This record gives sequence, C-alpha cells and structure tokens, in this order.
Amino acid sequence: MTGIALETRGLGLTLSGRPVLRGVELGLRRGEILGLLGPNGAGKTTLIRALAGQLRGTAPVLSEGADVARLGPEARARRIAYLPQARVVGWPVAVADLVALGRHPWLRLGQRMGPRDREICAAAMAVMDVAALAMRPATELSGGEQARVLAARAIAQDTPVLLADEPASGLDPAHQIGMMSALRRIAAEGRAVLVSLHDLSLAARWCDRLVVLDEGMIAADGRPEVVMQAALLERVFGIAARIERDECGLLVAPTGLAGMATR
Ligand SMILES: Nc1ncnc2c1ncn2[C@@H]1O[C@H](COP(=O)(O)OP(=O)(O)OP(=O)(O)O)[C@@H](O)[C@H]1O
Repeated sequence: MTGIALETRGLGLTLSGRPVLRGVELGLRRGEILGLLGPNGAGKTTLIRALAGQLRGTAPVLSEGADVARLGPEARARRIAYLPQARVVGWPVAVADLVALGRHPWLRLGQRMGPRDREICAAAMAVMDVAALAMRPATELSGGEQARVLAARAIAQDTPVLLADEPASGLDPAHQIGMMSALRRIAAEGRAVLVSLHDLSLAARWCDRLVVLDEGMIAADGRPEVVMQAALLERVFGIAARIERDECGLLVAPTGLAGMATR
C-alpha cells in the first residue's frame, strides 16, 4: 500500500468551453492535511469536484488504482467523503438523523445502524460541537451551525479520503480552530484530508502541505514555510502580507494590495 490515497496526473478540465484546470499533478497522502489555496475563480472547487469523481477531466483521478469517476456511488462514498462549499440544509430533518446519513454507504439496504455506527456518529457530532443540537430540525439552525452539522455528516462517513471545500468559512474563530483540529486528528489517524481555505494563517498553521492554484494551474506545492513567500502572495493573490513565525507556526496577515501603501 503506497502513501498516496488519491492522485491525478496532468488533469485538465474544461467547463462550457473554458479551460478551468490545466496540467494538475496532485497526490493526496495518507496522514496528511493538504491545504488548497487560490484566489476566487482559480479552480479550487472544480478540482475538488474532480477529485470527488463528480467531474471528469482529461486524466483519471485514481483511488487505489480505480478511476473514481467510474466507481458506483456507494463504492465512491466508502472511499471519499466530500463536503461541498454550499452548506445549506434543505429539509427539516433532525440533526442526529442528518449526521446518520453519513453511515448509509456502509449499511446494506434496510439495515439499521449498529452500536459502532452510532458511536461514530456521536464522535463526529462531539468533534463538531453539535451534540447539543441533536434533536433540533437542521433547517432551524444558524448558517455556521448547519455547516458544522454537514461537516459532522462527512466525518461520520469515515472514509480514507476527506475533501472539504471551505469548511471554515462562516464559522466563528473557536469553531474554525475546532474544525481544523478535527481535520488534523482525522489525518493523524492515517487518512488523507484536503481542505480549501481562504484564510492564509489558518492554512499555514494547520496544514502539513499547501497547494496554491492560480488560473487552473498549480503555482506552488510544498510545506507552508516554503510556499508562504511574499513574492508568491504578491504574484498570485495580488497582496502584500506580513509573514511571521511564532511558537505556534506561521502567521500570514495581509497588509494591503500589492504595490500599495500598507495601512
Ligand atoms: N459550470 C461552469 N461553466 C463555466 N465555467 C465555470 C463553471 N463552473 C465554474 N466555472 C468557472 O471556472 C472557474 C473556477 O471556478 P471554481 O469554482 O473552481 O473556483 P474557486 O477557486 O473554487 O473559486 P472561489 O474561491 O470563488 O470559490 C471560474 O472562473 C468559474 O467561473
């Protein structure tokens, strides 16, 4: 068994005639939390959807030798959990039942959850701090609460690969830290985690490796201290930033637009 849980080599993808991804070479390693960064429209969501098997590009995405786009939905859901960017609950199901949907790929038709399934759901709800909301209709929750419930469902899926598209957006600072720490714990269990983020400090502090997408191409791929360079932030994001290191890791604070006076 290699350390690579999911990979694609030379992935290109065109949407409505527009090239959105070009020559993407990426491998997600077990035990690693990979942060995917890039400006709006860089192609992060498109790449995540391709990795999740929802979009097909010019190269396959391979999970243990299998093309994920060709796997049936159940087999795919046992290998890859995908937390989409849009996190709105559309129907008034109780939080605990919504999280339990994460166990469905592991149950046979008509089979009820067993003690182990219930344990996994309870742990996912605890880690996302939604256990106290278990009986509430999910539609009555705040945006951040709904986001945490849907993250708990993805965590309950208990897959070797977890892909999370901006899971920290809309969360308060404590729950952002809770989210990153939960993802890090999942990676520490030997799973592969990819998370897209706009918060550069959150990415630099919590991720083992950062990949920066720019106009559909990988502009940088490496450890946070290697990737987080003033020249790259200026070129890709058009910003000036203060980059500092303290005992917790890197701090990356945007100070202004590139070429303009810092305020
Ligand atoms: N269905 C589509 N048809 C045509 N173009 C699309 C389609 N979906 C996305 N795009 C384009 O592909 C590019 C990448 O979009 P994507 O959503 O992957 O970016 P992103 O990096 O996730 O951005 P953000 O940070 O704003 O979420 C954008 O320019 C977008 O307009």
